[in-house]
Amino acid sequence: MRKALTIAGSDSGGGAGIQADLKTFQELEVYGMSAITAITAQNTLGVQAVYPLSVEAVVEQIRSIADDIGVDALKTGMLFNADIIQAVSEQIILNNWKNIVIDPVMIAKGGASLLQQEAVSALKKKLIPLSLIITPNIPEAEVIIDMEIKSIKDKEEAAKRFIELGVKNVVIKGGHDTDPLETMDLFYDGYEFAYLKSKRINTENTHGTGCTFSAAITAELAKGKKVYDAVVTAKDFIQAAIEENIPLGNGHGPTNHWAYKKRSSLIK
Ligand SMILES: Nc1ncnc2c1ncn2[C@@H]1O[C@H](COP(=O)(O)OP(=O)(O)O)[C@@H](O)[C@H]1O
Ligand SMILES: Cc1ncc(COP(=O)(O)O)c(N)n1
Repeated sequence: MRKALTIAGSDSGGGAGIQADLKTFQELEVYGMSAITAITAQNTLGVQAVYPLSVEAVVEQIRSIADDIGVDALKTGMLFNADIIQAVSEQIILNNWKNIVIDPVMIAKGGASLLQQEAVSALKKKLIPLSLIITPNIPEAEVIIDMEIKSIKDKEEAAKRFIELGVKNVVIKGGHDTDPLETMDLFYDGYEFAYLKSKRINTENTHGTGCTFSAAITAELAKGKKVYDAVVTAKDFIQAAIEENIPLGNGHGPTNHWAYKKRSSLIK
């Protein structure tokens, strides 16, 4: 059994964070484990409260998993502060883990901050150089790389600058693109660009899309897929999950984690 770990925040509403990650791992048939960094009181309307855990609590969860079960791939989501980023980076080095996916979560769709501003520098210096792939959305890429992204050329330039920070691959996601008909995720491995395009789905129910996408990449890496192939599967997974999104609550509802597997079983 292949094993995937998520180091992220808990979303009580179940659409993003740890909950989205574990649902995605399950659907892609890897064994899911978690180390929680913060508990959020959250629903489809937004984040009502954030309770970060101590560095010790985060490290102990990771240690328990490392000492007994092991990890084939891991992702990080909401890390909240520089101390947690530092501790997670140390655990990655200590355990010699290589399949590291960074979703640099900063701001929830409702506007709540999920990463303290001063932690961006720790992310750049400590964690990004250890990772196999990073999956920023456009606003996150703009903050980390410190440039405006308005065009495909800008996305390509930002992707190059990510590689200069020491990460091996990058996907700059297209959910925040202005094109009303299409989303384009730009993949770059330091050598070649790949443009992953899909039909833009006209919906408000996109809570947890970034979490789900990066969790799907992590699951596929845990199963031994190559990075680019893992990203292609993740793009199909998130497209299906948004197309069959679940209109729950009164705000941004969640995506549908069953959709991808349901479709594959129909195709067989
Ligand atoms: N309306 C949409 N239609 C189709 N795909 C989307 C839509 N919104 C986001 N996606 C896809 O979902 C994934 C997450 O993207 P994005 O929304 O940019 O991330 P985040 O949740 O981190 O802001 C990407 O693969 C993106 O292309
Ligand atoms: C605990 C937690 N982690 C991450 C997100 C970001 O969600 P999204 O994937 O929609 O950007 C969130 N809203 N809550």
